Amino acid sequence: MSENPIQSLFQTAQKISTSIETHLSNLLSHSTRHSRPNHKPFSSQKISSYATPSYPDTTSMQSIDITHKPAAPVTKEVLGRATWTFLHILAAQYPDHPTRQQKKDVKELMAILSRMYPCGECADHFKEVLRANPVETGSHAEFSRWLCRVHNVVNRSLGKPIFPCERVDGRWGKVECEQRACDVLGSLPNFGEENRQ
Ligand SMILES: Cc1cc2nc3c(=O)[nH]c(=O)nc-3n(C[C@H](O)[C@H](O)[C@H](O)COP(=O)(O)OP(=O)(O)OC[C@H]3O[C@@H](n4cnc5c(N)ncnc54)[C@H](O)[C@@H]3O)c2cc1C
Repeated sequence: MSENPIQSLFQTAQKISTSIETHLSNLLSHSTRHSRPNHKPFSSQKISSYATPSYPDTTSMQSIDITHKPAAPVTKEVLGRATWTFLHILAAQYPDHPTRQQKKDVKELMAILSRMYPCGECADHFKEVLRANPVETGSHAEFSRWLCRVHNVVNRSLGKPIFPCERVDGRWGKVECEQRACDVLGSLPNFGEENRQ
């Protein structure tokens, strides 16, 4: 299986977004029936946006019109924090004994990031960082330490503090999920044995 990891990510995000939209739509039509007779359909409602850098509280839930105006631009900082969060959590869940496919996926993901990261100067810088620090995918410990080191390379170039990489497992945990539903595919016992190096 050599599915593009970014493509899978987008597909998952799309499913989640559709599901949220359905739930919100149900919720809104429910509240229309019970409390707000003049309530407009979901498509013309104002709802809060996760893309807003200041993360408005729930009291401003009705303040942003998503139907008529483009969303506010996202800053490099917000994008960077979100991306590092995604990458460090991915590393936290990266298996101790990854399959060949998982190693390949992680390398491809980093290469794709260095080409498609939606901040041109950051992507160019990250290409150089990757050239000087080839991705280390041998195990959870190897990959999470590597990621910490390259994050520190970016930190250094921006004049930010250096993070102590021996504490990376304490800073970034796995996603909280019941019944191992968030395990990285292939990390379950006996799954992907044939791919193992
Ligand atoms: C691939 C990539 C390249 C980037 N390149 C640029 C660039 O060229 N120019 C630019 O202006 N911005 C760039 N950014 C954004 C930049 O790195 C920061 O994300 C942004 O400036 C916000 O910084 P921050 O201080 O909130 O913390 P971030 O650097 O976003 O870190 C988020 C959190 O991660 C933790 N952390 C910090 N360092 C480490 C580490 N080494 N290991 C583990 N955890 C750590 C800290 O708790 C921190 O609060 C890039 C981001 C990414 C993902």
